[in-house]
Amino acid sequence: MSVDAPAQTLTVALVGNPNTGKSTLFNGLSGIRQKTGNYPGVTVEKKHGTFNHHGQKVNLIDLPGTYSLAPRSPDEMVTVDVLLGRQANEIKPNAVLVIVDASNVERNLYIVSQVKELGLPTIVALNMGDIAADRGITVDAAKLQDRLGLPVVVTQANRRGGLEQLRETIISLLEKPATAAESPFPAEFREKVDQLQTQLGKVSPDTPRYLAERLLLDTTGYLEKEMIGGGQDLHNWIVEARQSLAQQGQPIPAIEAISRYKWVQQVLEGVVTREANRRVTLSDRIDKVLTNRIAGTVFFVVIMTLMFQAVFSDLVAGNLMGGIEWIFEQVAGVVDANLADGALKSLLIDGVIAGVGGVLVFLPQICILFFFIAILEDCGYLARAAYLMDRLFSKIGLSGKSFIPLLSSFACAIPGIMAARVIENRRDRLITILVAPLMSCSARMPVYILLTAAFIPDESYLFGLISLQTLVMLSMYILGILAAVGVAFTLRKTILPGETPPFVMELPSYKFPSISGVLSVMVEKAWAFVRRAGTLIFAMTVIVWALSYFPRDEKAAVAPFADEVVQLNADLETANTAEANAIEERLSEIQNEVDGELLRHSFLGMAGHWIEPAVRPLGWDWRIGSAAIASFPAREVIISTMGVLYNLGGDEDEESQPLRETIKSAKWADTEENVFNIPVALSIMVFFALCAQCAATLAVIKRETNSWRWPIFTFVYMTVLAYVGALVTYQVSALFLLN
Ligand SMILES: Nc1nc2c(ncn2[C@@H]2O[C@H](COP(=O)(O)OP(=O)(O)OP(=O)(O)O)[C@@H](O)[C@H]2O)c(=O)[nH]1
Ligand SMILES: [Mg+2]
Repeated sequence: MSVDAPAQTLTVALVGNPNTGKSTLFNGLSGIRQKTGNYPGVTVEKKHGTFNHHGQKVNLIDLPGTYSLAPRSPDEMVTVDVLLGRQANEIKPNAVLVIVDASNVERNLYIVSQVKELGLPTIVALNMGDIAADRGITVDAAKLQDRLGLPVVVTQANRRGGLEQLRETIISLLEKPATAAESPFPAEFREKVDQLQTQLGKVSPDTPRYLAERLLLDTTGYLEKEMIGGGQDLHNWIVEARQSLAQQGQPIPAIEAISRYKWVQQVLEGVVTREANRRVTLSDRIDKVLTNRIAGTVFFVVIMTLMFQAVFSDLVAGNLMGGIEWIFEQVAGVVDANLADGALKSLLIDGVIAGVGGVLVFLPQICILFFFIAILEDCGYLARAAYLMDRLFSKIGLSGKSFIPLLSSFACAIPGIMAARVIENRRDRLITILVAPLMSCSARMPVYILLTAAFIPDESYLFGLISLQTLVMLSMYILGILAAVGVAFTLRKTILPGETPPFVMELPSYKFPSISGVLSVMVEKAWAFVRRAGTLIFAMTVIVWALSYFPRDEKAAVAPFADEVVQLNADLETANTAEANAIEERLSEIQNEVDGELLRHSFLGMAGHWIEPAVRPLGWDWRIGSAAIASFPAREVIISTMGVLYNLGGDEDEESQPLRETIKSAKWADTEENVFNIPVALSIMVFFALCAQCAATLAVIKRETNSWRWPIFTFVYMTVLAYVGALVTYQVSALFLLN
């Protein structure tokens, strides 16, 4: 009896130009939620998925978009490496799905011609036919299939159209062997490629023809260095071959473009029809306004203001936040009533609830922020904003290409820094990475909101349209942007000089954001926030609590009051109501003194007093200073730490109130004055707007730049900037607002 051979597995790579719907299609096929967005450069890392069809398992790899398989930037390199099976721990795909944007077939077929030469079974998904139709463009899919000699499936990824047929076609690849591709190159070039492949065979036997071509075409020597390592003989051979080709006519780099576009023209002959008069679409009309220098800028500012107003609104965010606070108060009440005084109770109430709870109350704001960001990403507006910003950016030595990475950094610097992979120029990319953490990320928002809500008066102007609190928040975001501009400019003029390349970015068509897409982005981000609060912030909170609870010498702390307490308790026996109240009050005062004393003698308290001179000029007491240091792993930790510290040393009866109330009443130990006022609040906000308190960001900078030098540089420059910024803010605002 024979044993069935294991079913052959298909591994299909999704390739194509940026923003053609690859990830949307990947999600539709695999049921995964890979990030999509209506602008080029959303996917910067490969992602795996699978689907099952009639019992056949198919692996999918979603790849970053690329215009060509001639790699120039790290994200394009990923695609080429995966296709050639050169990635460590990565299965070499045995089929390719090329996604083609029907509204721009000419340009999209360029990469199809390159993919064909890889010699892998290939399918073309003709996507975005709806957008093509809007523009009066029709593509004859059947004819295209004939001409290409590849299966062409019509899809509309965002509506899940054509997925079933696509699955069928993918499965059918199992039976069909790949057809050898006819080369678009002229005969003399093909001859050289053949010869080179023979030469290469000695170095690496399974070198695809494609790689031989690339080696001849790549005059920068990038591939030769990175991929082959064939020694001096091979190098000499390549140089000679190039020279002999160049003598026959075209300069080497042009050979490819000319040959491929000739091929594309032939393929498309009679396949694409256009309406005689190019239709002015709604997108075009909207763009007239939104990319206008003045109207567009006004619109941008209005959108941003609206977004922050919404984040800050009492109606939605405020009420939801109140609800969450109420829940934590109830939980604290239950714990308080049911546990005996001691370390465990303190850990739960002063540590976990005050700390983690203090961070979690910002969940509604996080949801609203990401709701807006998801809409902006999906409708296509971001690409317009990048276009607008290009003019501004070119003045400081960055191109519009830096805009999307920087904009993503408003949500979180980590994906922002990764998005910088789409920038080809090494120095541009580095500058973008170094200033990305200055964009106010969502981890700063809780800090801003807490301090704004507690200390900035709730006033509004322009008939209630703009509130002072929103303005203060907005100015923190603007501060980050201005700092980034200054730093980028300085880096350009000093350690990273260079020319800014001109910026070319396609403007995607506007589309109505998909509700389910927007909601799922929101849920995903909300969940990430909750998870972070439950893990990293929780762990930091427990550590901070332990450091500020131990060592605990209650006897020593109580000693100065011991006699008085005995006396007061004795008096209480015989006191009338009024006297009893006074005694109770005095007892609770003593309790606060003792708590304060215990905190001051805790590990953190002792360390805090040691650093107090350094933070005093910023208007901070040692508790704020300790909280700022403890928040090195993540900015939100300042909130949980302040929650712990001000709760541990705070008034007993105020324990279950929201943090913003607790800090309002916090007092300096020596003068009994309030610790917090507007200048202190502003100086903390400015510090957190500019500081590098995020270990994960620094780790990503290390990974992306492959060196410790840049994360260290980032940390140092941002910390200096933050300190100086906070110092100036406090001193100047104290001059105007205090006394
Ligand atoms: N109108 C229309 N929109 C589509 C279609 N397919 C995808 N989209 C939208 O096009 C945008 C881009 O989709 P993505 O899947 O992120 O594109 P991508 O090719 O992965 O882009 P990169 O990762 O940047 O290369 C998203 O807003 C999708 O919702 C389609 O057939 N018609
Ligand atoms: Mg993608």
